[in-house]
Amino acid sequence: MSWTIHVPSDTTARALGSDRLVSGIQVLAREAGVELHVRRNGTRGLYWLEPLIEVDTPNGRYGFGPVNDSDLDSLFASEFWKGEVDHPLALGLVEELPYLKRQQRLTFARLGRIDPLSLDDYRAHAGFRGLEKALTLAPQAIVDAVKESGLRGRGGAAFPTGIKWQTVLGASADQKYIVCNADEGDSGTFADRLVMECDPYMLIEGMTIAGLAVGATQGYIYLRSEYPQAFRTLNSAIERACEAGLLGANILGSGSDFHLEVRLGAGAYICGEETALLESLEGKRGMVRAKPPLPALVGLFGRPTVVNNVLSLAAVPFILDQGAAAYAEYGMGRSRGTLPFQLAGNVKQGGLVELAFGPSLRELMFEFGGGTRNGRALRAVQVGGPLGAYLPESQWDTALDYEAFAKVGAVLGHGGVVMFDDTVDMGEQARFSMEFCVAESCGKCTPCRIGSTRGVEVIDRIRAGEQVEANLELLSDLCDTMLNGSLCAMGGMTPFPVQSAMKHFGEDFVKNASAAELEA
Ligand SMILES: Cc1cc2nc3c(=O)[nH]c(=O)nc-3n(C[C@H](O)[C@H](O)[C@H](O)COP(=O)(O)O)c2cc1C
Ligand code: SF4
Repeated sequence: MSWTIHVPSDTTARALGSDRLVSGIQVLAREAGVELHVRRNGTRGLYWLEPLIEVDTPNGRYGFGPVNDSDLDSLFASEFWKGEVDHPLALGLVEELPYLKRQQRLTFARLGRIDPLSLDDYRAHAGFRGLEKALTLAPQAIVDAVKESGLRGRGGAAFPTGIKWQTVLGASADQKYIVCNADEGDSGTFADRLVMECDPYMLIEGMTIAGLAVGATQGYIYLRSEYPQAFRTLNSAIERACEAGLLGANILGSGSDFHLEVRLGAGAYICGEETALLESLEGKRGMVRAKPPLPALVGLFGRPTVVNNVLSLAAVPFILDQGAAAYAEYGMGRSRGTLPFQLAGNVKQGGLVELAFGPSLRELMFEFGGGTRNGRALRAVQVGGPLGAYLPESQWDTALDYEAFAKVGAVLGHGGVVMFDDTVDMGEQARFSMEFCVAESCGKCTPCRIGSTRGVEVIDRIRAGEQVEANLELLSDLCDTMLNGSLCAMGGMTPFPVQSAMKHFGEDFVKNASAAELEA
């Protein structure tokens, strides 16, 4: 009899106990006289919602872990390891939990199941079928497919991807570009990283299709420098794809070219904003450009440029391969397809959950996330990154849908969900939002540059109990000015977390106000 263990080789997997699980199984296998093969599969990345390692046995495939140290200690101390149970794998088996089954993985279908750098694995799991299809189509037909799919930008603004591509296709220029925004700076988000580390060919394929669609022959991935593994993986994947004729000159003998390079950012949140990103790519300081002109018409080096988030581009191979209707079948209203939600903060089962738009935020946090890690009551949730609103319990039944979120003054953004228990001080969180804007503002416009600095001071005065009513009014006016007067969403959206904290958790701001003031 022989078993095969599939185990990721990255450091996160090791931190989660993969090596210890493997050695435990090796002991078992020796005792049972089983021949053991260990297959290391690169990065899996999705550990919290997936088994950490998998074991193929003649009785089927079993998943184990992840396990924290205390789980491991009890596991190793248990009868299981003494060979006193009937089925040696029974105790370690991670049941296929209902929330795992209910995911709708379109973009993340392959992640964790393939060796990220194996072209054979990628092809064996529907890889490059979208590209092959795109090579048979006219550019307008590719753009039409993306339009019909209903795909909207996953970087935050939810702008229809097909319409952006149409603008670039319609522009005439000696050179056009595809730029992938992989700056992923939102708090609690890691979906882009998982794509790049675990399924890099999907992004390469999506960008190549974008190039064919709009007539761009050069692409850049603007990657945050905090992702060194993604940098290595992407570069190796690009090299291998070029060697295999899937990228570079004369793709698959079609006569079409698409060249791709990775460029590293330098840790500025504002460089995720598309125009600041383009400045940075051009080698300049990351300052926001005024729009118009749109990057689609005057983008990188002044040429028409598609700027899309990793997830937007990663959704494209599925759309081309399975058809626009297959993608549009998922979702609700104008939010079509799926969004990989990322659960972070005080959550029991943090990780990535890919779901069609539509279920409620409550379902996501409790049915998939399992509530808080420490069992404390959940109090506030920030969705959509550091510029997203805080949602109180009264809003947790809101559907995960761009329009439903907009209706309650919130955003879905890049799908990051950060959960806070009842020990959170929302006055402190509001201060942090302003402080974040002070640190990350590009400084080009006054409402954001000066407004955020003054915002911190005003919140400090409120929290110190100084003229609380007057300062709350001042803070409200200041938010209004930032919201309406800022050049980009950095200053324009910082009021979202501040105002939502004031509106729904006002008690946290006035803790130090005098009784007389509160009565007044
Ligand atoms: C301050 C700020 C930071 C941003 N950071 C990111 C980011 O890290 N990644 C991203 O894809 N979009 C980010 N965006 C949105 C981009 O400006 C742009 O809308 C997006 O890259 C377009 O791609 P999409 O249509 O595929 O979403 C940011 C916007 C702002 C205002
Ligand atoms: S809002 Fe802030 S980040 Fe945006 S352009 Fe103005 S100063 Fe720069």
